[in-house]
Amino acid sequence: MTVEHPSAPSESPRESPVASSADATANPARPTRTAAVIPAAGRGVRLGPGAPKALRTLNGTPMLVHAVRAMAASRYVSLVVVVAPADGAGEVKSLLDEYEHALPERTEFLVVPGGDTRQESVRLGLKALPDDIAAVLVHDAARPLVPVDTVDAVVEAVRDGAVAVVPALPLADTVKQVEPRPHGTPEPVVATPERALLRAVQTPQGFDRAVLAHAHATVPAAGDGATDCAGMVERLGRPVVVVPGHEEAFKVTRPLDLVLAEAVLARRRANDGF
Ligand SMILES: Nc1ccn([C@@H]2O[C@H](COP(=O)(O)OP(=O)(O)OP(=O)(O)O)[C@@H](O)[C@H]2O)c(=O)n1
Ligand SMILES: C[C@](O)(CO)[C@H](O)COP(=O)(O)O
Repeated sequence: MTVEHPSAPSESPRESPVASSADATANPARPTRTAAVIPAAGRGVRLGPGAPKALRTLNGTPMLVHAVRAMAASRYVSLVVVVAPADGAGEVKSLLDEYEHALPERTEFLVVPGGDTRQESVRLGLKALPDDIAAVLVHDAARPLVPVDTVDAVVEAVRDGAVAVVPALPLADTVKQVEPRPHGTPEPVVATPERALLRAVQTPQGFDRAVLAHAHATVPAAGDGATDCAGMVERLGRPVVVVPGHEEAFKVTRPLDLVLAEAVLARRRANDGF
């Protein structure tokens, strides 16, 4: 069952993400739970005309439902906050109620309206978190197929003391830094960064809640804009670590990605009846 606004935290059967039972005994007021914030308020311009991207279907199920299920599948996650298009929170809430049967029973869900940018949407999602949340995952609705092992690996790195964790993969392509020119005009190459030192970053990104909240309170929403939450934490001078990502955690951005996502689901169905 979803609610549109934060409620008093319910007792969670999920595993405590940060504090040990000894800590909890010493200080029962200490936050312990892990929440996932899913920014899902984007339009999906690069995907082309149609419904907002998070509501487009993969194998008949909205991408957002796949993403929510991926977060709720983690034994560490006891609350999922979905950040819906500003004018679509009611529709998203109804959608999650409709797919309740497909989501783990014991996960709590909230739906809040989003903003004009991903950064603003994440900030609004963070604002909705109850006090007992110690660790936060931020996960793109546009990465609906991330495997649960990747989600768990991110949470575990946060449990082990990292304040910011990103899943990432080495690059297959060589990358060039260019001097940008209008589309269609050849762009001069400025440098070729050493590929072995580069990683392509995915989500969910995991954070100590206080550190992420500080980043969102400090880094300006406009201007040179961070393209991910970890980049905002880096700007605070706090360390960010990388854990292995997964090729199925790719972002659905352009039409070809929909084809790939459907193919991944077909392979999962063939392999294990997912
Ligand atoms: N104002 C926004 C913009 C983006 N997002 C979310 O941030 C994630 C990553 O963004 P992206 O893939 O760029 O999605 P869109 O902004 O929808 O894509 P596009 O840039 O093609 O319009 C997506 O889950 C998207 O819904 C959001 O919550 N609020
Ligand atoms: C957060 C992210 O998915 C990490 O790769 C990415 O930066 C989002 O970028 P977008 O342009 O908002 O899709």
